[in-house]
Amino acid sequence: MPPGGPGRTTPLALGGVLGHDGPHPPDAPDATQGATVYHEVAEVLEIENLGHRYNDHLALEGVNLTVAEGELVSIVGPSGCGKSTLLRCIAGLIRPTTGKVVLNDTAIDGVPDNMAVVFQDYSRSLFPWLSVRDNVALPLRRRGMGKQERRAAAQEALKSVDLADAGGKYPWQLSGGMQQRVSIARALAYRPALMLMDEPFGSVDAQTREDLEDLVLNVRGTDGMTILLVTHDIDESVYVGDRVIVLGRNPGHVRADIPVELPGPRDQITTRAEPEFVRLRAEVGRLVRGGGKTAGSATPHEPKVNVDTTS
Ligand SMILES: Nc1ncnc2c1ncn2[C@@H]1O[C@H](COP(=O)(O)OP(=O)(O)OP(=O)(O)O)[C@@H](O)[C@H]1O
Repeated sequence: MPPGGPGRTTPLALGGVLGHDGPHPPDAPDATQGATVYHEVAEVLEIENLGHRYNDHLALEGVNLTVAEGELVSIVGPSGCGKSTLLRCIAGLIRPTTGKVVLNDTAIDGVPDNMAVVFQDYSRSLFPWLSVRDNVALPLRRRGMGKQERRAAAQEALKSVDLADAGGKYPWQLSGGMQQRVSIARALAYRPALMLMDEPFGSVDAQTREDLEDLVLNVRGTDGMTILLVTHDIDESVYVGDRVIVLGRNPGHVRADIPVELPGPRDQITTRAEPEFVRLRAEVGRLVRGGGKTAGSATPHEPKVNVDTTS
């Protein structure tokens, strides 16, 4: 069954799906034994036949997508293909015109309680009049946690993003990259079923961007977080993703669902130099620019790429 298909089973050969960077299923057989072994995984997010129309403009049509527990799925696509619209539908900020979004077996209707969103614009998502610790702790009120418990959870999350000493500061006293780490800590502390990240590293410099990519990979590895990350950056989509979803446009739809098999732990220098990374980056780049898949590139040793050739 193809990755991304409804009710799918996931080939353990996908490594990264529940593999080196994320939690591993306890009964995972040895993938080196030869045959691909299929394993049932829990779907956290199921998007079924989703479409969205803005007045006379059809922005999305027939989007089907699933995200399994512990997966980090990247979404890329050309400008205007509907990435933000899809994210807003998943976050419950807009109601899709057709289809539905199911989170942990419940169709969402409005902003779900068990989801956290990290936006690109950290300066607008943090409250300047609250300390860093209080920013992180604030959403935990919705969890019904007491003050001490909220404070402890916030401190723990700040520690995991390497900001253990910054709790008493205010957001405006921190660099942009640090502020975005506070936003990530806030999402981590909340322990959502799904973390949505909308161009989370789009407003920081290149070095900080790489640091934040590694931070997300690390916290995902330790916390087993399920993450859906929208990015414009093709390299980034491959570097952080267990799968890359490429959207096509007019109207927005899923063009390809590409498993990423890279040896771990991932590293900015060695991973990006891997032949497989270079191949995947080229593949995703071609698809984003509207080209098809290179004939014959899916050998038995390469991950299967599910491409909608009609787009
Ligand atoms: N509120 C709106 N009203 C009407 N049309 C809209 C609205 N929001 C988005 N659109 C249109 O829907 C399509 C998808 O927009 P969307 O912002 O989701 O794409 P995107 O992939 O996130 O784009 P970008 O990468 O440039 O941010 C575009 O053609 C856009 O012009």
